[in-house]
Amino acid sequence: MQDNIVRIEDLSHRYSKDWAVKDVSFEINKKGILGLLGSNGAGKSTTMNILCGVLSQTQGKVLIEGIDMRANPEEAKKRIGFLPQNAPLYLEQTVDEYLTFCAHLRLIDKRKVKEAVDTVKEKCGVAHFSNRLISNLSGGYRQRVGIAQALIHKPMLVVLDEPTNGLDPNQILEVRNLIKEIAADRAVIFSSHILSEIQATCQDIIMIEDGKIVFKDTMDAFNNYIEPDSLIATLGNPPAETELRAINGIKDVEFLTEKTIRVRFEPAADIAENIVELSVLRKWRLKEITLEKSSLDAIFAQLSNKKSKPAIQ
Ligand SMILES: Nc1ncnc2c1ncn2[C@@H]1O[C@H](COP(=O)(O)OP(=O)(O)OP(=O)(O)O)[C@@H](O)[C@H]1O
Repeated sequence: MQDNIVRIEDLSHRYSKDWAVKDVSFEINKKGILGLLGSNGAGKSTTMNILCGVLSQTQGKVLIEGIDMRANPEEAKKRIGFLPQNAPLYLEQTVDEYLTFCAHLRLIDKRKVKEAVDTVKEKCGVAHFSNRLISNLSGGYRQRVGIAQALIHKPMLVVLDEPTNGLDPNQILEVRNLIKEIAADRAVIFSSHILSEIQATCQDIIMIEDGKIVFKDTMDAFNNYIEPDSLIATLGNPPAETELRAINGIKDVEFLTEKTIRVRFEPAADIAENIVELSVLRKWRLKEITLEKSSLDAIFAQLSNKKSKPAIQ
């Protein structure tokens, strides 16, 4: 039995003359959450739009349960629920009217429409807003309605393009939990340009930059792969900047306050250990030291200097 629901093979897409996506291949497992991480313009939306059959690729193949999206889009699309980057909501409709409309679009049997609408409202926590106009919902609840429309026909795969974008921290947590719940019995792929979003939610990660995959593996492998390249230390009796800069492997020193410094270093260097030892020897009175995870830019730089990792198996 196949354990993946999607196979994307050598996908490339060109808008006029520039390639937005180039030779992208990956699989999506039948269960769990796959995160698609990339900075703005990396090619996330293009990949998702092609995956969902709303954009036709220049080259390559998308197979949903073995069904070719280009050759048989109706069958392939039945298996997918999609929340595009801008949720396709009709603000002048109530939640009930909108979801009922979506259920009809998905050709759900007329006798089962109410049940389908009630189920997704319950699942997405919007049942108490059934008769409210979508225009009167907060951003977080609008996003929940957007996710509800993606679930209405019980798809095996749900594709969410930047679902937490523009939400406040509480709403982000709520939407994250909802995504985890809906992934309990189906596959979910969601995109974000925020690393912590993907780290908090996904088991697997694909990182895309300039239309190319620069990393794909499990989230654990990613976290192990990314080496910290800076630390913050608080010292009761900090040395002069020149003394710190003289330590082998340190690239840069920045005083954040009188007693707190950020030290940037070469990825392989054992700087934290050195600072702890030197602090004892030279009486710097180290109070706290924390390694910082690399920024997305630093990670892209690290990854582009290393070879692309093997595919998720
Ligand atoms: N309709 C279009 N016509 C021309 N170029 C486009 C079009 N849509 C996207 N692009 C370009 O293709 C590249 C990839 O864009 P895409 O929207 O897929 O990236 P993204 O990772 O989703 O970024 P964002 O998070 O900013 O939406 C970008 O350089 C973008 O400017």
